[in-house]
Amino acid sequence: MSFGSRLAAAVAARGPLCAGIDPHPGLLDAWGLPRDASGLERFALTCVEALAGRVALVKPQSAFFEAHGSRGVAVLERVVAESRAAGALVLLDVKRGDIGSTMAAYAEAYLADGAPLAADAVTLSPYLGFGSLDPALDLAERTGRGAFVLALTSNPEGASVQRAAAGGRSVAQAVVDAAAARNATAGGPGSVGLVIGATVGEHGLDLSALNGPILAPGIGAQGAGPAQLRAVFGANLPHVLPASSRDVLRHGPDVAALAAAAERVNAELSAAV
Ligand SMILES: O=c1ccn([C@@H]2O[C@H](COP(=O)(O)O)[C@@H](O)[C@H]2O)c(=O)[nH]1
Repeated sequence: MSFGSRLAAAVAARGPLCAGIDPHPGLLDAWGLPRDASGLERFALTCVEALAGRVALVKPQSAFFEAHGSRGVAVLERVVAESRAAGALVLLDVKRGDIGSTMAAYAEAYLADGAPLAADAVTLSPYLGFGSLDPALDLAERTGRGAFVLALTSNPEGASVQRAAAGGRSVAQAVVDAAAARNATAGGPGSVGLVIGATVGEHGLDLSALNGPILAPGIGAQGAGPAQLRAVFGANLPHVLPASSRDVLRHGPDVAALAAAAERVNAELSAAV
């Protein structure tokens, strides 16, 4: 079954929230955990226990694991495996993008059957050219996995590149169009998604041909909520996966409180999309 179809079924069953697992040093402090690999492990596995049996999609942020070296990456491997075992799809937020031959190695790392860090989907950066992502998009298609490609990111700095004009359309629209072309032959929900921040305001993007999911980070800590989702995505709301990390995670370390926060946010966002 394709990632697009698996994702649609998961969202129908569990709601649209994509719960971020971002072990920020400040959150480790707030949870009373040491800023080391043992604190990271306690934090991340608590998140898995509270979230992975409840939400459709969890999104571990690789940077916070990599910061702890090989022990952090080992924790990330457990987070991926245990989240999947608990029924969540895993979107590994690695934002990879490189020349095609190196991209093939990244694809093997995250999208090949049996790879230690194989997730259901990854985030990719198209700023070496959308075509440079082909090795990852091809392997994802062959293995029933997916990708979310950065189009219009939630940070204010992204606009200077992503809203720039590129041959009669914006750079972001060119990314949208390339993703739509990839999904055109999917025969169901496409597996090539986009990242468009819930914070971006007026964007002018034509998303009508996308036939794929849209990850919308920026909920909570970056200031966006249901009103911004409605304003930014309009008719495309049914395809939107609002993503929130810190705003949910601040309710830990109590598993029940963390789970309740995720359920509350998920219910609010379900009503919005
Ligand atoms: O445009 C983007 C793409 C990715 N992110 C990532 O999402 C989370 C956001 O965390 P919050 O605590 O909910 O702000 C984080 O991992 C980012 O790297 C994004 O924010 N914007």
